Amino acid sequence: MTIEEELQRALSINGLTVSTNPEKGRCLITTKDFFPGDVIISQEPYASVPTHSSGSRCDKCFASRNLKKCSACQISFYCSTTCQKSEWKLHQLECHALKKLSKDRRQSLTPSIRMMVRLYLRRKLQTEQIIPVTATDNYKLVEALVDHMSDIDEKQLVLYAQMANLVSLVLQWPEINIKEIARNFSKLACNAHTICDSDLRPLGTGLYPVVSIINHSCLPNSVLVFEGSLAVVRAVEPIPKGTEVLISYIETAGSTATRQKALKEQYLFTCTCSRCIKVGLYEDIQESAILEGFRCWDDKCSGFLLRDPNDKGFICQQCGHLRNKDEIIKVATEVKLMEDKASASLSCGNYLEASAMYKKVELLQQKLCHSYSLDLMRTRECLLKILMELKDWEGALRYCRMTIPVYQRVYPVNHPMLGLQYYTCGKLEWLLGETDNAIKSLTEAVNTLRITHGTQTPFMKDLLARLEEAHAEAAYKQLPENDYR
Ligand SMILES: C[S@@+](CC[C@H](N)C(=O)[O-])C[C@H]1O[C@@H](n2cnc3c(N)ncnc32)[C@H](O)[C@@H]1O
Repeated sequence: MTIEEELQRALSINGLTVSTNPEKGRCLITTKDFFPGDVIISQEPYASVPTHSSGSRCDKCFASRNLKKCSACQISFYCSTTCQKSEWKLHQLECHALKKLSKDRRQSLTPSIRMMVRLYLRRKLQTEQIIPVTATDNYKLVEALVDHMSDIDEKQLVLYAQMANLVSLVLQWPEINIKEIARNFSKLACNAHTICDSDLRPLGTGLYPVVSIINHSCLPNSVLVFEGSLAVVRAVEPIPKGTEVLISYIETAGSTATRQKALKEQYLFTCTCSRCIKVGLYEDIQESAILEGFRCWDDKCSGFLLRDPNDKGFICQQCGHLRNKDEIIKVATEVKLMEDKASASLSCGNYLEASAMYKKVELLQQKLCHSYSLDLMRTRECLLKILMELKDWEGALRYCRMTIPVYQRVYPVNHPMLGLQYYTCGKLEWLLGETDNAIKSLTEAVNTLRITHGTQTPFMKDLLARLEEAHAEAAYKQLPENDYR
């Protein structure tokens, strides 16, 4: 049996098959019905690496606590002997190569370089039969990934060639093919996934060659989440037999133009999903103007604005008022200046100063943007995080609540972002003693997150326990002897 036939056999057990489509290439298709919350497929990475940005993490599970540095290479970290042992066969080879590097070379070991080194070491271990090869875990699946080499520009090709040389210097294998490494970098760019924790904070990058068969939609029927380094794809809506499994590769809160730009830049295709085909239709123009455009000059009007054909400014499509171009530019410039200062304070860890500045940004944006604006929503998300750091629970809750109507508008039902925002809201309400509101928010969070995250992870068990606790407290408060009024 060929490796492709073996893959089809393994997938058929899960009710899946691979087919090809002239526009998209390979597609993952269901051969049975799936229901919201069902796991469609799960896979451990062929190669993975923690991010640099959020401090040191375990090379295996990405945990950031109880870390011990490998005493030989001084580069890898592990959180437990279990993680260290499970990575040992790979790390033994990696460690041998890393130890020999000069201090300068070590500085250039970005996560992408480490990831590629690990990919080649894993291939070596499988070729030499030191670790097993299975139908869903083999280098042939990496070879089958799209690389878009003919679509990328010269500058990018040069960068990949330089990175490939660095990988070769680390591995020191005389027979290594530099062109193949460069092609593999191109594969990583459009096939690797960012590994996130349950709160969707990035932890690392992983290459999951079977999950990578799944194509993109801006209105997907499935979601990709991670349990440690395990990638889990769950259905978020009923998926009948014979349907293509689709996930989103990008942040889907954005106008069609913004989403298409992101997809073209990183994944080199033009999306024609059910949201994107509406491009140019009035409905899509209106939604884009609401999410990324300006508000009406009249405070009481909730209309959206479109560019005036005479280029004097923007005209409200509800009341007909013209908002002057120069006035818009003036407020937008003030927003930008204040935002730059706020972000500088935040990166220095000066939360008090940052919160004062972002509050000014928020007020200015209210004058400039539509109430469903994504820029305004992002400022409020930022304020929410800053105020949580400052333990200003009331302020944090106020901004959290303001984001929910925008989340409801921009994310489809069963989107993890909406569930997580309800969870944050519920936790803050619980802290502030607003038990009934906490029950409502935590229930909303459970309804969404049980579908996207399953029910068995520690994260979900914690959420379910909090909801139970909130119910118990509400019942306790209702007892006559506990009536403090
Ligand atoms: C992770 S791969 C998905 C599997 C890919 N179709 C294959 O043949 O291996 C990502 C690439 O698939 C293609 N792709 C994914 N979603 C698409 C879509 N909605 N429309 C067109 N092409 C798509 C693009 O070429 C993109 O760079």
